[in-house]
Amino acid sequence: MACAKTLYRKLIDSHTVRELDDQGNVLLYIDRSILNEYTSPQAFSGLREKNRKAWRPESVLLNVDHVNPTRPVRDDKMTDPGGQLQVDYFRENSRDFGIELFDVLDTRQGIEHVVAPEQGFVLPGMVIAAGDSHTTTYGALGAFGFGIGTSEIEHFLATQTLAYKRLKTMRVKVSGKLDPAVTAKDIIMLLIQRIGASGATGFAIEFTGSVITQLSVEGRMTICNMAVEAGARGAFMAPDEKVYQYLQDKPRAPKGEMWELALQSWQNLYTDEGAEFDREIELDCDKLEPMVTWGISPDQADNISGVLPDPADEKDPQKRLAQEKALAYMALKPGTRLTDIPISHAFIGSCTNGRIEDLRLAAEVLKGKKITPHVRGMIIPGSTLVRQQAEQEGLAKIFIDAGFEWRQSGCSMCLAMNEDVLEPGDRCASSTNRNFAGRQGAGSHTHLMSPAMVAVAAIAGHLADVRSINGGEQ
Ligand SMILES: CC(C)[C@H](C(=O)O)[C@@H](O)C(=O)O
Ligand code: SF4
Repeated sequence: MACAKTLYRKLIDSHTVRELDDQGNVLLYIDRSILNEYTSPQAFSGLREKNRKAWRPESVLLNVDHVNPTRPVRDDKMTDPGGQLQVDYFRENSRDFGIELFDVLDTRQGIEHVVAPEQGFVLPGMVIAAGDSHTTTYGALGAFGFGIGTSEIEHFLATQTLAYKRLKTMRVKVSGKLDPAVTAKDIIMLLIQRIGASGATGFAIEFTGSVITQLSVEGRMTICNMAVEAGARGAFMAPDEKVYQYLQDKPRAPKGEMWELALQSWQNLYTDEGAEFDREIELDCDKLEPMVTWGISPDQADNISGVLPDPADEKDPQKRLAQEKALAYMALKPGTRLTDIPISHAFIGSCTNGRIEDLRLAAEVLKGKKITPHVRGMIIPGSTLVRQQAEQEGLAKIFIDAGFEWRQSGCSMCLAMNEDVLEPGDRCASSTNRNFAGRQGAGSHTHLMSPAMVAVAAIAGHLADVRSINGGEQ
């Protein structure tokens, strides 16, 4: 009898060209990739130097997202000369290697991890490797996505394969009854807080449980996307009816008979009964509140009703040091209530929370309200298509009326590689995924949270509980 397999092993084994040794190193076939202007240049230079072609150019998409401006009126010029060089070279690589490019003015452009699912470019059962750590997002569709470095991109482009070491497996079962104000972002923030920023290093996480089943596909993407902040090099969920429905009308999804065949082949994408995981975690969300980060690592997070920790109370010397460092950088005092932390900026966007459902949640909070005058609010849709849809649904008007800037798509202030940069001392409520020191600008302070929580902080002028808007108290 064949032995019970995890979904992870099914995905990896079905793409293993050859076992390289008995330590779990394999030559892995990669179905598809999406590359950005920032991490791909050296890979293409490497190919050029060796006079190599791309093996399957049609399996790759190029998409500009990291350095482009997000000014409300779009043009295709970068503000920074370095960024302009990267985009020019990207265009040249698209031409010379015959790879399709979603350039800045293309209506399909956006943040790669929003664009690829939206185009139906990622399908269940696929293995996707791309030059960005948040490639894990595609796990929400039952694909296995992981980030690779520049030399690996070159290897992939030339051969369609990668040398890969199989990961350990972790199953995270998410159960309980969610408070309506709690979102997918809060669930993944809870997991990261619980297991730590390197708690899943060396692991691929499979998320299961009733909460995951109930989440929308977009919510699942938020979870798989941010699992990388716990160190995971892969995060996924078994595909279900919701995934098939999500994909069915997407431009690049198979059609007609091919769709039927694809559906059949996806039926086997689940973990077999009795398959073993290296680690199992239960996450009960019954008492989960909206979460925010207070420090400079994504695991330095708490419920919004919490207070800042006092390092003096921390027994673990390493944690104590990390807390001291974080509080000093963040210019915060132990014991402060999280809701007493004032903000100067509010940012809604990124590949974690820049999809249409995220914007709808933010709009629900902002409808008929104004943000505090001293807060600069920016909304950066995850893709140009998301932007169009938000405009059609009337969300853009709600944002603009509330005092937010309604901008074009890109990574923007998630990592501040274009001109969307915070000044030293600025403090931002942000729907992004990384709060490292200086991430949004040297000397700036970032608090991660869900888009609805960013919206409510923008109205209040300080971190606030999204549940308080119904009760009136802020
Ligand atoms: C630029 C890129 C290498 C990086 C990543 O891989 O995640 C970026 O997208 C980020 O979010 O920090
Ligand atoms: S939006 Fe942020 S996290 Fe996502 S790819 Fe861009 S920089 Fe990285």
